[in-house]
Amino acid sequence: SEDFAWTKNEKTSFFYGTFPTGFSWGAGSSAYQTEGAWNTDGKGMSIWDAFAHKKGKIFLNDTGDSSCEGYFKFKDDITLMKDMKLNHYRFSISWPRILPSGLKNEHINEKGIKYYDDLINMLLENKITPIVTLYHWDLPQVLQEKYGGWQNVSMVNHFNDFANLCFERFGNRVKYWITFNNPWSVAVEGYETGEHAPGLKLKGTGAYKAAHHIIKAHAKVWHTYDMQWRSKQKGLVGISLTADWGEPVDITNQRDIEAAERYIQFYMGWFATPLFNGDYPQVMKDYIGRKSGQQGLGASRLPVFSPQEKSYIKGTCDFLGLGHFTTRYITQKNYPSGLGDSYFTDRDLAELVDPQWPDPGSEWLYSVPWGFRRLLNFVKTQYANPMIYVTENGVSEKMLCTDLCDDWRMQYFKDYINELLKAIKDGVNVKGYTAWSLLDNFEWDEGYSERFGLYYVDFRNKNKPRYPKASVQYYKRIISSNGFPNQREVESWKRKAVETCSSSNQLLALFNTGVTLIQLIFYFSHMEMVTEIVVPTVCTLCILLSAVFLMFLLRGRL
Ligand SMILES: CCCCCCCCCCCCC/C=C/[C@@H](O)[C@@H](N)CO[C@@H]1O[C@H](CO)[C@H](O)[C@H](O)[C@H]1O
Repeated sequence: SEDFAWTKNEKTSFFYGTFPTGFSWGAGSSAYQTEGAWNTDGKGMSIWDAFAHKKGKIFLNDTGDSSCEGYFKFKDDITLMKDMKLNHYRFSISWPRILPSGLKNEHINEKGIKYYDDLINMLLENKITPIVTLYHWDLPQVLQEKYGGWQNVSMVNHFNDFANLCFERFGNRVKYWITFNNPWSVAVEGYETGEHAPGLKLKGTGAYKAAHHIIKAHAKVWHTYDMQWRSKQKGLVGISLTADWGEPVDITNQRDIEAAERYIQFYMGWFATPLFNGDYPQVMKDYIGRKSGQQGLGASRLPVFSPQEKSYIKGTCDFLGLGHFTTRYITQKNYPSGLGDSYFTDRDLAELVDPQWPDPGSEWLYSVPWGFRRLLNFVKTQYANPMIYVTENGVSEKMLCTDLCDDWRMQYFKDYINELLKAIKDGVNVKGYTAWSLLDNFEWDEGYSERFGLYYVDFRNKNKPRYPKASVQYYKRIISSNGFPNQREVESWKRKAVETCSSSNQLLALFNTGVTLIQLIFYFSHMEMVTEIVVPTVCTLCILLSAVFLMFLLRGRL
Protein backbone atom coordinates (compact mmCIF):
# COMPACT_ATOMS: atom_id res chain seq x y z
CA SER A 1 0.00 0.00 0.00
CA GLU A 2 0.96 3.68 -0.16
CA ASP A 3 3.78 4.85 2.11
CA PHE A 4 2.52 8.42 2.40
CA ALA A 5 6.08 9.66 1.96
CA TRP A 6 4.65 12.61 0.08
CA THR A 7 3.30 14.02 3.32
CA LYS A 8 6.80 14.12 4.74
CA ASN A 9 7.92 17.38 3.13
CA GLU A 10 5.15 19.14 4.95
CA LYS A 11 5.71 17.36 8.24
CA THR A 12 6.79 20.43 10.11
CA SER A 13 5.31 23.21 8.01
CA PHE A 14 2.15 24.91 9.21
CA PHE A 15 -0.79 25.30 6.87
CA TYR A 16 -2.86 28.48 7.18
CA GLY A 17 -6.40 28.11 5.99
CA THR A 18 -9.93 27.39 7.08
CA PHE A 19 -12.16 24.33 7.27
CA PRO A 20 -15.09 23.79 4.90
CA THR A 21 -18.25 25.74 5.73
CA GLY A 22 -20.47 23.74 8.07
CA PHE A 23 -17.56 21.85 9.62
CA SER A 24 -18.69 20.75 13.09
CA TRP A 25 -16.63 21.50 16.21
CA GLY A 26 -17.29 19.61 19.41
CA ALA A 27 -16.07 18.07 22.63
CA GLY A 28 -16.67 14.65 24.13
CA SER A 29 -17.38 12.73 27.29
CA SER A 30 -18.72 9.34 28.31
CA ALA A 31 -21.26 8.23 30.89
CA TYR A 32 -19.07 6.29 33.31
CA GLN A 33 -16.24 8.80 33.07
CA THR A 34 -18.32 11.86 33.97
CA GLU A 35 -21.85 11.19 35.21
CA GLY A 36 -21.18 9.85 38.70
CA ALA A 37 -24.55 9.04 40.39
CA TRP A 38 -23.59 5.39 40.08
CA ASN A 39 -26.56 4.13 42.11
CA THR A 40 -28.93 7.08 41.89
CA ASP A 41 -32.55 7.08 40.69
CA GLY A 42 -32.70 3.35 40.01
CA LYS A 43 -29.55 2.96 37.93
CA GLY A 44 -28.26 -0.61 37.73
CA MET A 45 -24.65 -1.59 38.23
CA SER A 46 -22.25 -1.64 35.29
CA ILE A 47 -19.11 -3.73 34.85
CA TRP A 48 -17.10 -0.57 35.53
CA ASP A 49 -18.90 0.00 38.85
CA ALA A 50 -18.09 -3.56 39.84
CA PHE A 51 -14.50 -3.42 38.56
CA ALA A 52 -13.65 -0.10 40.18
CA HIS A 53 -15.11 -1.22 43.51
CA LYS A 54 -12.59 -4.09 43.65
CA LYS A 55 -9.38 -3.11 45.41
CA GLY A 56 -6.23 -2.92 43.31
CA LYS A 57 -7.80 -2.50 39.88
CA ILE A 58 -7.66 1.29 39.55
CA PHE A 59 -4.87 3.71 40.39
CA LEU A 60 -5.31 4.74 44.06
CA ASN A 61 -8.52 2.66 44.07
CA ASP A 62 -10.41 5.59 42.56
CA THR A 63 -13.93 4.97 41.28
CA GLY A 64 -16.39 6.76 39.00
CA ASP A 65 -19.01 6.78 41.79
CA SER A 66 -19.29 10.54 41.79
CA SER A 67 -16.70 11.60 39.19
CA CYS A 68 -17.67 15.04 37.75
CA GLU A 69 -21.26 14.71 39.04
CA GLY A 70 -22.32 15.28 35.43
CA TYR A 71 -25.69 13.69 36.20
CA PHE A 72 -26.48 16.69 38.39
CA LYS A 73 -24.44 19.37 36.67
CA PHE A 74 -25.25 18.85 33.00
CA LYS A 75 -26.95 22.24 32.76
CA ASP A 76 -23.78 23.98 33.92
CA ASP A 77 -21.80 21.94 31.42
CA ILE A 78 -24.04 22.97 28.56
CA THR A 79 -23.39 26.58 29.56
CA LEU A 80 -19.67 25.87 29.17
CA MET A 81 -20.28 24.33 25.75
CA LYS A 82 -22.38 27.28 24.69
CA ASP A 83 -19.68 29.68 25.77
CA MET A 84 -17.20 27.78 23.60
CA LYS A 85 -19.70 27.89 20.71
CA LEU A 86 -19.50 24.15 20.22
CA ASN A 87 -21.55 22.79 17.33
CA HIS A 88 -21.84 19.32 18.79
CA TYR A 89 -21.42 17.42 22.03
CA ARG A 90 -20.53 13.76 22.06
CA PHE A 91 -21.74 11.82 25.09
CA SER A 92 -22.79 8.25 25.81
CA ILE A 93 -25.89 6.65 27.28
CA SER A 94 -25.33 4.39 30.24
CA TRP A 95 -27.07 1.11 29.39
CA PRO A 96 -27.71 0.15 33.05
CA ARG A 97 -29.04 3.63 33.83
CA ILE A 98 -32.02 3.03 31.56
CA LEU A 99 -32.12 -0.79 31.70
CA PRO A 100 -30.89 -1.70 35.19
CA SER A 101 -30.94 -5.46 34.52
CA GLY A 102 -29.66 -4.98 30.98
CA LEU A 103 -32.86 -6.43 29.51
CA LYS A 104 -35.56 -4.37 27.85
CA ASN A 105 -38.38 -6.74 28.73
CA GLU A 106 -37.62 -6.63 32.47
CA HIS A 107 -37.62 -3.01 33.58
CA ILE A 108 -37.21 0.38 31.92
CA ASN A 109 -35.94 3.01 34.32
CA GLU A 110 -37.95 6.11 33.38
CA LYS A 111 -35.83 8.33 35.61
CA GLY A 112 -32.78 7.39 33.58
CA ILE A 113 -34.68 8.08 30.36
CA LYS A 114 -35.68 11.46 31.74
CA TYR A 115 -32.09 12.39 32.44
CA TYR A 116 -31.09 11.81 28.82
CA ASP A 117 -34.29 13.48 27.58
CA ASP A 118 -33.43 16.61 29.55
CA LEU A 119 -29.81 16.55 28.40
CA ILE A 120 -30.76 16.17 24.73
CA ASN A 121 -33.49 18.80 24.92
CA MET A 122 -31.25 21.34 26.55
CA LEU A 123 -28.48 20.71 24.02
CA LEU A 124 -30.91 21.29 21.17
CA GLU A 125 -32.32 24.42 22.80
CA ASN A 126 -28.76 25.72 22.77
CA LYS A 127 -28.21 24.67 19.15
CA ILE A 128 -25.71 21.97 20.06
CA THR A 129 -26.09 18.75 18.08
CA PRO A 130 -25.99 15.62 20.23
CA ILE A 131 -23.75 12.82 18.93
CA VAL A 132 -24.71 9.83 21.03
CA THR A 133 -22.67 6.72 21.75
CA LEU A 134 -24.65 3.67 22.79
CA TYR A 135 -21.79 1.70 24.27
CA HIS A 136 -18.86 3.44 25.92
CA TRP A 137 -17.79 0.35 27.88
CA ASP A 138 -20.35 0.25 30.72
CA LEU A 139 -22.11 -3.08 30.18
CA PRO A 140 -24.79 -3.93 32.78
CA GLN A 141 -23.05 -6.08 35.39
CA VAL A 142 -25.91 -8.59 35.36
CA LEU A 143 -25.17 -9.42 31.73
CA GLN A 144 -21.54 -10.05 32.62
CA GLU A 145 -22.46 -12.32 35.50
CA LYS A 146 -25.22 -14.22 33.72
CA TYR A 147 -23.71 -14.62 30.25
CA GLY A 148 -20.02 -13.69 30.38
CA GLY A 149 -20.56 -10.35 28.67
CA TRP A 150 -19.12 -10.01 25.16
CA GLN A 151 -17.86 -13.60 25.23
CA ASN A 152 -21.46 -14.59 24.67
CA VAL A 153 -23.27 -14.20 21.36
CA SER A 154 -26.53 -13.44 23.21
CA MET A 155 -25.16 -9.93 23.79
CA VAL A 156 -25.97 -9.21 20.13
CA ASN A 157 -29.72 -9.36 20.78
CA HIS A 158 -29.57 -7.69 24.19
CA PHE A 159 -27.58 -4.78 22.76
CA ASN A 160 -29.97 -4.53 19.84
CA ASP A 161 -32.93 -4.29 22.25
CA PHE A 162 -31.20 -1.54 24.19
CA ALA A 163 -30.33 0.36 20.99
CA ASN A 164 -33.86 -0.03 19.70
CA LEU A 165 -35.21 1.49 22.90
CA CYS A 166 -32.84 4.46 22.48
CA PHE A 167 -33.97 4.95 18.88
CA GLU A 168 -37.59 4.78 20.03
CA ARG A 169 -37.21 7.26 22.90
CA PHE A 170 -34.54 9.67 21.64
CA GLY A 171 -34.36 9.15 17.88
CA ASN A 172 -36.82 11.94 17.08
CA ARG A 173 -34.09 14.33 18.31
CA VAL A 174 -30.80 12.43 17.93
CA LYS A 175 -29.51 12.16 14.35
CA TYR A 176 -26.01 10.84 14.95
CA TRP A 177 -25.64 7.46 16.61
CA ILE A 178 -22.40 5.68 17.43
CA THR A 179 -22.90 2.04 18.31
CA PHE A 180 -19.55 1.28 19.98
CA ASN A 181 -16.75 3.42 21.25
CA ASN A 182 -13.28 1.99 20.66
CA PRO A 183 -14.18 -1.71 20.55
CA TRP A 184 -10.43 -2.46 20.37
CA SER A 185 -10.11 -1.44 24.03
CA VAL A 186 -13.23 -3.39 25.01
CA ALA A 187 -11.81 -6.53 23.42
CA VAL A 188 -8.09 -6.24 24.20
CA GLU A 189 -8.07 -4.44 27.54
CA GLY A 190 -11.30 -6.05 28.79
CA TYR A 191 -10.77 -9.66 27.70
CA GLU A 192 -7.05 -10.07 26.90
CA THR A 193 -4.91 -8.00 29.28
CA GLY A 194 -7.65 -7.58 31.89
CA GLU A 195 -6.63 -4.00 32.67
CA HIS A 196 -10.17 -2.83 32.02
CA ALA A 197 -13.54 -4.17 33.10
CA PRO A 198 -14.52 -6.97 33.20
CA GLY A 199 -10.85 -7.73 33.87
CA LEU A 200 -10.59 -11.07 32.07
CA LYS A 201 -7.28 -12.44 30.82
CA LEU A 202 -8.36 -14.86 28.11
CA LYS A 203 -5.12 -14.60 26.17
CA GLY A 204 -5.17 -15.32 22.47
CA THR A 205 -8.91 -16.01 22.26
CA GLY A 206 -10.96 -13.68 24.48
CA ALA A 207 -10.35 -10.49 22.52
CA TYR A 208 -11.11 -12.11 19.15
CA LYS A 209 -14.35 -13.60 20.43
CA ALA A 210 -15.49 -10.35 22.06
CA ALA A 211 -14.69 -8.41 18.87
CA HIS A 212 -16.59 -10.95 16.77
CA HIS A 213 -19.76 -10.44 18.81
CA ILE A 214 -19.32 -6.67 18.89
CA ILE A 215 -19.09 -6.53 15.10
CA LYS A 216 -22.24 -8.64 14.79
CA ALA A 217 -24.02 -6.46 17.34
CA HIS A 218 -23.04 -3.31 15.48
CA ALA A 219 -24.35 -4.71 12.20
CA LYS A 220 -27.61 -5.81 13.77
CA VAL A 221 -28.24 -2.39 15.28
CA TRP A 222 -27.45 -0.69 11.96
CA HIS A 223 -30.00 -2.94 10.22
CA THR A 224 -32.58 -2.28 12.93
CA TYR A 225 -32.18 1.44 12.42
CA ASP A 226 -32.19 1.07 8.68
CA MET A 227 -35.38 -0.98 8.60
CA GLN A 228 -37.41 0.54 11.43
CA TRP A 229 -36.29 4.10 12.01
CA ARG A 230 -34.25 5.64 9.21
CA SER A 231 -37.15 6.74 6.99
CA LYS A 232 -38.89 8.47 9.93
CA GLN A 233 -35.92 9.80 11.84
CA LYS A 234 -33.44 10.42 9.04
CA GLY A 235 -30.35 9.87 11.16
CA LEU A 236 -27.02 8.14 10.68
CA VAL A 237 -25.48 5.16 12.47
CA GLY A 238 -21.72 4.76 12.69
CA ILE A 239 -19.05 3.34 14.97
CA SER A 240 -16.10 5.01 16.67
CA LEU A 241 -12.79 3.23 16.12
CA THR A 242 -9.61 4.30 17.82
CA ALA A 243 -6.40 3.89 15.89
CA ASP A 244 -2.84 5.03 16.28
CA TRP A 245 -0.73 5.49 13.17
CA GLY A 246 2.06 2.93 12.66
CA GLU A 247 5.12 4.21 10.78
CA PRO A 248 7.75 1.71 9.54
CA VAL A 249 11.04 2.15 11.43
CA ASP A 250 12.93 1.77 8.15
CA ILE A 251 10.84 2.92 5.22
CA THR A 252 13.17 1.14 2.80
CA ASN A 253 12.75 -2.20 4.57
CA GLN A 254 9.88 -4.28 3.17
CA ARG A 255 9.54 -6.27 6.41
CA ASP A 256 9.08 -3.07 8.44
CA ILE A 257 6.62 -1.71 5.90
CA GLU A 258 4.55 -4.89 6.17
CA ALA A 259 4.83 -4.90 9.97
CA ALA A 260 3.49 -1.32 10.11
CA GLU A 261 0.61 -2.29 7.82
CA ARG A 262 -0.12 -5.27 10.13
CA TYR A 263 -0.12 -2.96 13.15
CA ILE A 264 -2.90 -0.87 11.62
CA GLN A 265 -4.85 -3.85 10.32
CA PHE A 266 -4.79 -5.54 13.73
CA TYR A 267 -5.92 -2.24 15.28
CA MET A 268 -8.46 -0.39 13.13
CA GLY A 269 -8.71 -2.88 10.24
CA TRP A 270 -9.91 -5.60 12.64
CA PHE A 271 -13.23 -3.70 12.91
CA ALA A 272 -13.26 -1.41 9.88
CA THR A 273 -12.57 -4.08 7.23
CA PRO A 274 -15.61 -6.24 8.11
CA LEU A 275 -17.87 -3.18 8.21
CA PHE A 276 -16.64 -1.72 4.92
CA ASN A 277 -15.53 -4.85 3.03
CA GLY A 278 -17.36 -7.75 4.71
CA ASP A 279 -14.57 -9.74 6.38
CA TYR A 280 -11.49 -9.56 8.62
CA PRO A 281 -8.30 -8.22 7.04
CA GLN A 282 -6.53 -10.98 5.08
CA VAL A 283 -3.35 -10.43 7.07
CA MET A 284 -5.17 -11.17 10.36
CA LYS A 285 -6.66 -14.34 8.93
CA ASP A 286 -3.23 -15.42 7.65
CA TYR A 287 -1.22 -14.69 10.80
CA ILE A 288 -3.68 -15.93 13.42
CA GLY A 289 -4.59 -18.95 11.28
CA ARG A 290 -0.94 -19.95 10.78
CA LYS A 291 -0.07 -19.47 14.45
CA SER A 292 -3.13 -21.42 15.57
CA GLY A 293 -2.01 -24.27 13.27
CA GLN A 294 1.50 -24.21 14.74
CA GLN A 295 -0.04 -24.47 18.19
CA GLY A 296 -1.78 -27.65 17.12
CA LEU A 297 -5.26 -26.14 17.12
CA GLY A 298 -7.80 -27.56 14.66
CA ALA A 299 -9.19 -24.11 13.80
CA SER A 300 -8.02 -20.52 13.84
CA ARG A 301 -8.40 -18.61 17.09
CA LEU A 302 -9.86 -15.85 14.91
CA PRO A 303 -13.56 -16.68 14.50
CA VAL A 304 -15.01 -16.95 11.01
CA PHE A 305 -17.99 -15.10 9.47
CA SER A 306 -20.33 -17.19 7.36
CA PRO A 307 -21.04 -15.92 3.81
CA GLN A 308 -24.47 -14.69 4.97
CA GLU A 309 -22.93 -12.87 7.91
CA LYS A 310 -20.36 -11.25 5.64
CA SER A 311 -22.95 -9.72 3.38
CA TYR A 312 -25.10 -8.73 6.38
CA ILE A 313 -22.14 -6.93 8.01
CA LYS A 314 -20.71 -5.29 4.88
CA GLY A 315 -21.78 -1.67 4.37
CA THR A 316 -23.16 -1.07 7.86
CA CYS A 317 -21.41 2.22 8.52
CA ASP A 318 -23.04 5.52 7.57
CA PHE A 319 -20.02 7.36 8.91
CA LEU A 320 -16.79 6.38 10.57
CA GLY A 321 -16.02 7.87 13.96
CA LEU A 322 -12.28 8.09 14.38
CA GLY A 323 -10.47 8.39 17.69
CA HIS A 324 -6.80 9.19 17.34
CA PHE A 325 -4.20 10.16 19.90
CA THR A 326 -0.69 9.06 18.95
CA THR A 327 1.76 7.21 16.67
CA ARG A 328 4.27 4.38 16.94
CA TYR A 329 7.29 3.32 14.95
CA ILE A 330 6.91 -0.30 13.96
CA THR A 331 9.44 -2.97 13.13
CA GLN A 332 9.14 -6.65 12.29
CA LYS A 333 9.66 -8.98 15.25
CA ASN A 334 9.01 -12.71 15.29
CA TYR A 335 7.26 -14.28 18.25
CA PRO A 336 7.70 -18.05 17.84
CA SER A 337 4.59 -19.98 18.81
CA GLY A 338 5.03 -21.80 22.08
CA LEU A 339 5.66 -18.56 23.97
CA GLY A 340 1.95 -18.47 24.68
CA ASP A 341 -0.69 -17.16 22.34
CA SER A 342 -1.82 -13.59 22.59
CA TYR A 343 -3.20 -10.83 20.43
CA PHE A 344 0.14 -9.04 20.83
CA THR A 345 2.38 -11.92 19.76
CA ASP A 346 0.05 -12.80 16.85
CA ARG A 347 1.08 -9.54 15.12
CA ASP A 348 4.82 -10.33 14.95
CA LEU A 349 5.92 -6.75 15.44
CA ALA A 350 7.49 -4.41 17.96
CA GLU A 351 6.33 -0.88 18.80
CA LEU A 352 8.92 1.86 19.30
CA VAL A 353 8.79 5.56 20.06
CA ASP A 354 11.11 8.45 19.34
CA PRO A 355 12.41 9.72 22.70
CA GLN A 356 12.20 13.26 21.29
CA TRP A 357 8.44 13.09 20.86
CA PRO A 358 6.73 15.18 23.57
CA ASP A 359 4.90 13.05 26.16
CA PRO A 360 3.29 15.28 28.75
CA GLY A 361 0.81 12.85 30.33
CA SER A 362 -0.28 9.28 29.69
CA GLU A 363 2.53 6.79 29.25
CA TRP A 364 1.26 5.70 25.84
CA LEU A 365 0.55 9.14 24.43
CA TYR A 366 3.26 10.96 22.45
CA SER A 367 2.48 14.02 20.40
CA VAL A 368 3.16 13.11 16.74
CA PRO A 369 0.82 15.28 14.66
CA TRP A 370 1.96 14.11 11.21
CA GLY A 371 0.73 10.57 12.04
CA PHE A 372 -2.83 11.91 12.11
CA ARG A 373 -2.74 13.06 8.49
CA ARG A 374 -1.31 9.73 7.39
CA LEU A 375 -3.94 7.77 9.26
CA LEU A 376 -6.71 9.89 7.70
CA ASN A 377 -5.30 9.33 4.22
CA PHE A 378 -5.00 5.60 4.97
CA VAL A 379 -8.73 5.52 5.85
CA LYS A 380 -9.53 7.36 2.65
CA THR A 381 -7.68 4.90 0.42
CA GLN A 382 -8.58 1.70 2.30
CA TYR A 383 -12.30 2.21 2.74
CA ALA A 384 -13.26 4.27 -0.33
CA ASN A 385 -13.25 7.67 1.31
CA PRO A 386 -16.02 7.28 3.91
CA MET A 387 -17.62 10.17 5.76
CA ILE A 388 -15.52 10.68 8.91
CA TYR A 389 -16.19 12.38 12.21
CA VAL A 390 -13.15 12.67 14.45
CA THR A 391 -14.73 11.45 17.66
CA GLU A 392 -11.73 11.69 20.00
CA ASN A 393 -8.45 13.58 19.89
CA GLY A 394 -6.62 15.17 22.78
CA VAL A 395 -3.82 14.94 25.28
CA SER A 396 -3.50 14.44 29.02
CA GLU A 397 -1.34 15.78 31.77
CA LYS A 398 -0.26 14.27 35.01
CA MET A 399 -0.61 17.19 37.35
CA LEU A 400 0.85 17.30 40.78
CA CYS A 401 -0.25 20.85 41.33
CA THR A 402 -2.96 22.85 39.63
CA ASP A 403 -1.85 24.48 36.42
CA LEU A 404 -4.45 25.87 34.11
CA CYS A 405 -1.93 27.23 31.62
CA ASP A 406 -1.73 24.05 29.56
CA ASP A 407 0.68 25.18 26.92
CA TRP A 408 1.39 21.64 25.63
CA ARG A 409 -2.34 20.99 25.09
CA MET A 410 -2.70 24.18 23.04
CA GLN A 411 0.31 23.07 20.98
CA TYR A 412 -1.15 19.56 20.60
CA PHE A 413 -4.54 20.85 19.42
CA LYS A 414 -2.94 23.40 17.13
CA ASP A 415 -0.70 20.84 15.42
CA TYR A 416 -3.18 17.94 15.27
CA ILE A 417 -6.03 20.11 14.01
CA ASN A 418 -3.67 21.57 11.43
CA GLU A 419 -2.81 18.06 10.17
CA LEU A 420 -6.53 17.41 9.99
CA LEU A 421 -6.92 20.51 7.84
CA LYS A 422 -4.12 19.27 5.56
CA ALA A 423 -5.88 15.90 5.29
CA ILE A 424 -9.11 17.61 4.25
CA LYS A 425 -7.13 19.46 1.59
CA ASP A 426 -5.82 16.01 0.53
CA GLY A 427 -9.44 15.05 -0.09
CA VAL A 428 -10.25 13.11 3.08
CA ASN A 429 -13.97 13.44 3.80
CA VAL A 430 -13.96 14.72 7.40
CA LYS A 431 -17.11 16.47 8.61
CA GLY A 432 -16.36 17.21 12.24
CA TYR A 433 -13.81 17.23 15.04
CA THR A 434 -14.36 16.33 18.69
CA ALA A 435 -11.83 17.34 21.31
CA TRP A 436 -11.32 14.74 24.04
CA SER A 437 -12.50 15.78 26.52
CA LEU A 438 -14.77 18.56 27.72
CA LEU A 439 -13.89 17.95 31.38
CA ASP A 440 -11.18 16.19 33.32
CA ASN A 441 -12.76 12.88 34.19
CA PHE A 442 -12.29 9.31 35.37
CA GLU A 443 -9.56 7.97 33.09
CA TRP A 444 -10.35 4.25 33.45
CA ASP A 445 -7.62 2.22 35.17
CA GLU A 446 -5.62 5.45 35.69
CA GLY A 447 -8.38 6.90 37.86
CA TYR A 448 -8.14 10.68 38.18
CA SER A 449 -4.37 10.80 37.74
CA GLU A 450 -4.54 11.69 34.04
CA ARG A 451 -6.42 14.79 33.03
CA PHE A 452 -7.61 15.15 29.42
CA GLY A 453 -10.09 17.97 30.01
CA LEU A 454 -10.38 21.38 28.45
CA TYR A 455 -11.86 22.21 31.84
CA TYR A 456 -10.05 21.40 35.06
CA VAL A 457 -12.27 19.67 37.61
CA ASP A 458 -11.44 19.94 41.29
CA PHE A 459 -12.25 16.39 42.37
CA ARG A 460 -11.32 17.09 46.00
CA ASN A 461 -14.21 19.49 46.27
CA LYS A 462 -17.65 17.88 46.75
CA ASN A 463 -19.19 20.32 44.26
CA LYS A 464 -16.68 19.34 41.55
CA PRO A 465 -16.19 22.91 40.28
CA ARG A 466 -14.91 23.35 36.72
CA TYR A 467 -12.17 25.84 35.75
CA PRO A 468 -11.23 26.68 32.15
CA LYS A 469 -7.70 25.79 31.16
CA ALA A 470 -5.94 28.04 28.64
CA SER A 471 -6.78 25.51 25.93
CA VAL A 472 -10.46 26.50 26.24
CA GLN A 473 -9.58 29.98 24.97
CA TYR A 474 -7.37 28.50 22.29
CA TYR A 475 -9.97 26.04 21.05
CA LYS A 476 -12.56 28.82 21.09
CA ARG A 477 -10.41 30.82 18.68
CA ILE A 478 -9.99 27.86 16.34
CA ILE A 479 -13.77 27.40 16.38
CA SER A 480 -14.65 31.05 15.85
CA SER A 481 -12.13 31.32 12.97
CA ASN A 482 -13.14 27.87 11.63
CA GLY A 483 -9.44 27.04 11.43
CA PHE A 484 -6.24 29.01 11.19
CA PRO A 485 -6.88 32.18 9.16
CA ASN A 486 -3.40 33.75 9.00
CA GLN A 487 -0.05 33.66 10.73
CA ARG A 488 -0.30 37.05 12.45
CA GLU A 489 -3.59 36.22 14.11
CA VAL A 490 -2.80 32.61 15.04
CA GLU A 491 0.49 33.58 16.62
CA SER A 492 -1.26 35.84 19.12
CA TRP A 493 -3.71 33.14 20.28
CA LYS A 494 -1.47 31.40 22.78
CA ARG A 495 -0.39 34.59 24.49
CA LYS A 496 -3.99 35.77 24.79
CA ALA A 497 -5.12 32.39 26.10
CA VAL A 498 -2.40 32.35 28.74
CA GLU A 499 -3.33 35.86 29.88
CA THR A 500 -6.91 34.77 30.53
CA CYS A 501 -5.84 31.57 32.21
CA SER A 502 -3.51 33.37 34.60
CA SER A 503 -6.49 35.15 36.16
CA SER A 504 -8.42 31.85 36.39
CA ASN A 505 -5.36 30.37 38.05
CA GLN A 506 -5.39 33.10 40.67
CA LEU A 507 -9.06 32.44 41.26
CA LEU A 508 -8.37 28.77 41.70
CA ALA A 509 -5.42 29.48 43.95
CA LEU A 510 -7.66 31.67 46.09
CA PHE A 511 -10.28 28.98 46.18
CA ASN A 512 -7.73 26.32 47.05
CA THR A 513 -6.48 28.51 49.87
CA GLY A 514 -10.09 28.55 51.08
CA VAL A 515 -10.23 24.76 50.89
CA THR A 516 -6.92 24.48 52.72
CA LEU A 517 -8.26 26.78 55.42
CA ILE A 518 -11.36 24.64 55.79
CA GLN A 519 -9.12 21.57 55.97
CA LEU A 520 -7.06 23.27 58.68
CA ILE A 521 -10.20 24.16 60.65
CA PHE A 522 -11.33 20.56 60.28
CA TYR A 523 -7.92 19.42 61.45
CA PHE A 524 -8.06 21.64 64.51
CA SER A 525 -11.63 20.63 65.31
CA HIS A 526 -10.20 17.12 65.17
CA MET A 527 -7.54 18.28 67.61
CA GLU A 528 -10.36 19.31 69.92
CA MET A 529 -11.72 15.79 69.68
CA VAL A 530 -8.22 14.52 70.48
CA THR A 531 -7.92 16.68 73.61
CA GLU A 532 -11.47 16.14 74.81
CA ILE A 533 -12.00 12.44 74.15
CA VAL A 534 -8.91 10.54 73.10
CA VAL A 535 -6.45 11.88 75.69
CA PRO A 536 -8.72 11.30 78.76
CA THR A 537 -9.66 7.81 77.53
CA VAL A 538 -6.04 6.81 77.00
CA CYS A 539 -5.09 8.21 80.44
CA THR A 540 -7.87 6.31 82.19
CA LEU A 541 -6.85 3.09 80.45
CA CYS A 542 -3.22 3.62 81.51
CA ILE A 543 -4.24 4.13 85.15
CA LEU A 544 -6.40 0.99 85.09
CA LEU A 545 -3.64 -1.09 83.51
CA SER A 546 -1.08 0.18 86.05
CA ALA A 547 -3.44 -0.73 88.89
CA VAL A 548 -3.85 -4.29 87.55
CA PHE A 549 -0.09 -4.57 87.08
CA LEU A 550 0.55 -3.36 90.70
CA MET A 551 -1.96 -5.86 92.06
CA PHE A 552 -0.12 -8.64 90.28
CA LEU A 553 3.20 -7.51 91.72
CA LEU A 554 1.86 -7.24 95.29
CA ARG A 555 0.19 -10.66 95.03
CA GLY A 556 3.56 -12.23 94.13
CA ARG A 557 5.20 -10.66 97.21
CA LEU A 558 2.51 -11.69 99.69
C1 LIG B 1 4.44 -8.63 23.08
C2 LIG B 1 3.76 -8.31 24.29
C3 LIG B 1 3.41 -6.85 24.40
C4 LIG B 1 2.40 -6.65 25.49
C5 LIG B 1 2.06 -5.21 25.67
C6 LIG B 1 0.81 -5.09 26.46
C7 LIG B 1 0.46 -3.66 26.70
C8 LIG B 1 -0.91 -3.38 26.26
C9 LIG B 1 -1.34 -2.10 26.75
C10 LIG B 1 -2.20 -1.42 25.75
C11 LIG B 1 -2.35 0.00 26.15
C12 LIG B 1 -2.98 0.78 25.09
C13 LIG B 1 -3.31 2.14 25.57
C14 LIG B 1 -4.07 2.88 24.54
C15 LIG B 1 -5.11 3.52 24.80
C16 LIG B 1 -5.91 4.34 23.87
O1 LIG B 1 -5.98 3.87 22.59
C17 LIG B 1 -7.27 4.46 24.48
N1 LIG B 1 -7.19 5.00 25.82
C18 LIG B 1 -8.18 5.28 23.61
O2 LIG B 1 -9.47 5.25 24.17
C19 LIG B 1 -9.99 6.48 24.58
O3 LIG B 1 -9.06 7.08 25.40
C20 LIG B 1 -9.45 8.33 25.93
C21 LIG B 1 -8.26 8.89 26.64
O4 LIG B 1 -7.41 7.92 27.05
C22 LIG B 1 -10.69 8.17 26.79
O5 LIG B 1 -10.44 7.61 28.00
C23 LIG B 1 -11.78 7.47 26.03
O6 LIG B 1 -12.83 7.10 26.87
C24 LIG B 1 -11.31 6.26 25.30
O7 LIG B 1 -12.29 5.92 24.36
